[in-house]
Amino acid sequence: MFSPADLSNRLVLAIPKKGRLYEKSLQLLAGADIQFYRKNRLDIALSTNLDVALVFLPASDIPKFVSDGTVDLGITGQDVVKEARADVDEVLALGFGQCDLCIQVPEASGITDPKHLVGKRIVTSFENIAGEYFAELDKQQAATKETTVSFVSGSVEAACALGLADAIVDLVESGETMRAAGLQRIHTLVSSQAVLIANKRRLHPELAAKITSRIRGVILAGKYVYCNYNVPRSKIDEAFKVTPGRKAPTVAPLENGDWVAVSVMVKKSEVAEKMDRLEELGATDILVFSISNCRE
Ligand SMILES: Nc1ncnc2c1ncn2[C@@H]1O[C@H](COP(=O)(O)OP(=O)(O)OP(=O)(O)O)[C@@H](O)[C@H]1O
Ligand SMILES: O=P(O)(O)OC[C@H]1O[C@H](OP(=O)(O)OP(=O)(O)O)[C@H](O)[C@@H]1O
Ligand SMILES: [Mg+2]
Repeated sequence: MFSPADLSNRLVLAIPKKGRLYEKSLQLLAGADIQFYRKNRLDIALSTNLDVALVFLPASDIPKFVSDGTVDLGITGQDVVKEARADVDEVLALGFGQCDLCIQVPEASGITDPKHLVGKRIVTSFENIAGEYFAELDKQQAATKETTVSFVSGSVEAACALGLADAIVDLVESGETMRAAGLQRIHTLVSSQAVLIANKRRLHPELAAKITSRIRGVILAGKYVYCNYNVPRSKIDEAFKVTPGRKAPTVAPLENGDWVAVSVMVKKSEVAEKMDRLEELGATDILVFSISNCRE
């Protein structure tokens, strides 16, 4: 059991307790060396190496707790930050949990434009975002009958089949859930990814900055690999065009005169193509290493 006194001098960091963001959030904590011991069934854990308390919460509750200061920092989705209308700082986009909040209709409905939904029934977990959008559409279309937006907390895709809705507003990533339910998207309301959010009146500014910087390093490291190769000195300019690096490549002379060794960061997504081009140029001993952490 913890009491507020146990947390009073610690920065409180909220992590999604389950769902799509959970595993990646734990990986970020590990990469940032925020160590903790979490007792079975407990949603609060104290870090064993930093003055941080971790609190495991539903992703959709995190924006509210960060905005009211119960929690100092949190990892959650931009979609739920917007839905909660939370007044928080979005400190860092985290590059996972990408999904779109979309209006979806039954494939057989023939509906292709949100305007066709004016006066009809919408079901969603995102009442505020959907409500605002359809209220505006009703106004634009001078609707005689208001579009209704009703809340369900999950399994939103079942609402049309159950006869509860003419359309839904829900998240789409691969589209598998949508297609399985015989739905198609006709409009995207929000594009989202996971973000690190912070309370605006930060109580632990230095520690918050340190954690942010560590997490930024982990994310950056995940996007890049470290590449080493040998190339004839005469080909350096061409090689630099292929691998310009984040600032500039590091070059060291080889003992045998006309060759140099180049070390450089390369985007993971581009590395195979860059290796092909370096090989064509006459580079040899092209080695690629993963980066476990880095700072800009
Ligand atoms: N299919 C998805 N792909 C990527 N990110 C997603 C997906 N679904 C949801 N998210 C992101 O994860 C956040 C949390 O949603 P998620 O559904 O994982 O939580 P939950 O509903 O609390 O958990 P569960 O669905 O296990 O009950 C969403 O606000 C969104 O930002
Ligand atoms: O486009 P896809 O890759 O199929 O992903 C989209 C689905 O993922 C989320 O559901 P989740 O699995 O979290 O279940 P839930 O509906 O119970 O929240 C979201 O609510 C969609 O239903
Ligand atoms: Mg879910």
